[in-house]
Amino acid sequence: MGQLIAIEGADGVGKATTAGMLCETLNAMGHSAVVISFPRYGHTVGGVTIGRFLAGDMPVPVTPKAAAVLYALDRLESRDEILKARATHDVVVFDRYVASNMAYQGAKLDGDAGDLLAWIAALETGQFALPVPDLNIYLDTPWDLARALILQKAQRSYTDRSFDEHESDAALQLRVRDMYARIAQAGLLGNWETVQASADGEMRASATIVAEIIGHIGLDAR
Ligand SMILES: Nc1ncnc2c1ncn2[C@@H]1O[C@H](COP(=O)(O)OP(=O)(O)O)[C@@H](O)[C@H]1O
Ligand SMILES: Cc1cn([C@H]2C[C@H](O)[C@@H](COP(=O)(O)OP(=O)(O)O)O2)c(=O)[nH]c1=O
Repeated sequence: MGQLIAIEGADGVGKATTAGMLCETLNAMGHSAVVISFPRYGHTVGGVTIGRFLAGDMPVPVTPKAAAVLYALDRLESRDEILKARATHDVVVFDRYVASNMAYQGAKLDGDAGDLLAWIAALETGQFALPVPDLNIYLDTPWDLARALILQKAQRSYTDRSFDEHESDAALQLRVRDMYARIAQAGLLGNWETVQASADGEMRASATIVAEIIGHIGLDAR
């Protein structure tokens, strides 16, 4: 059974780029690896609905719990694919997973989010029986740098906008960072390692970031 590695972090910190290069590097080292990205915009009822509200094409869910259910639905619909990928690969790399739901919905709540974090974990890993990652990687970088990187992003499948509903909310982006730090510190949803995606106001090379992550996974070339 393969290892499950979740790449986590706020918007625009380089998760998709890092997840892709991590997968390529592991393959080159002789370990079969595959990336699964959440939300699965074009693939699931949850994913399509999420894309529409992030694009501003439909009302946003009225409460953080309601939003959490849609993201959890997307993963429930993807559960067989996750389990199959784990059975047929050495490593499954998630570009966002359950901790994204905890960090973003927790960041939308006024006051202490502890109960909501536990509720999301119980829904997804309990009721929906989604597997807990072997390792969560928190990719950290300041909001001003991430904001500039979001503007460089290629055209997205679900919106023509430069900033979606979450990305246009700078206060949310700052709270998301606090929430991730808290989740990682408490070790919610399994083991965590924090990796700095930038240094001295500039992004580190993707290859350097990936090498650090592979060190945390603990795999050598075959
Ligand atoms: N280490 C890096 N150095 C320079 N640019 C990067 C790096 N990682 C990602 N980028 C660029 O930043 C933008 C956002 O990256 P992306 O991987 O889509 O972030 P996320 O998935 O976290 O939203 C893209 O244009 C990407 O090419
Ligand atoms: C996977 C997931 C994402 N999100 C949020 C984080 C992002 O702001 C938003 C979209 O995800 P993201 O992968 O960042 O989309 P893209 O990089 O293509 O713009 O959804 C949750 O709130 N819960 C989740 O479970």
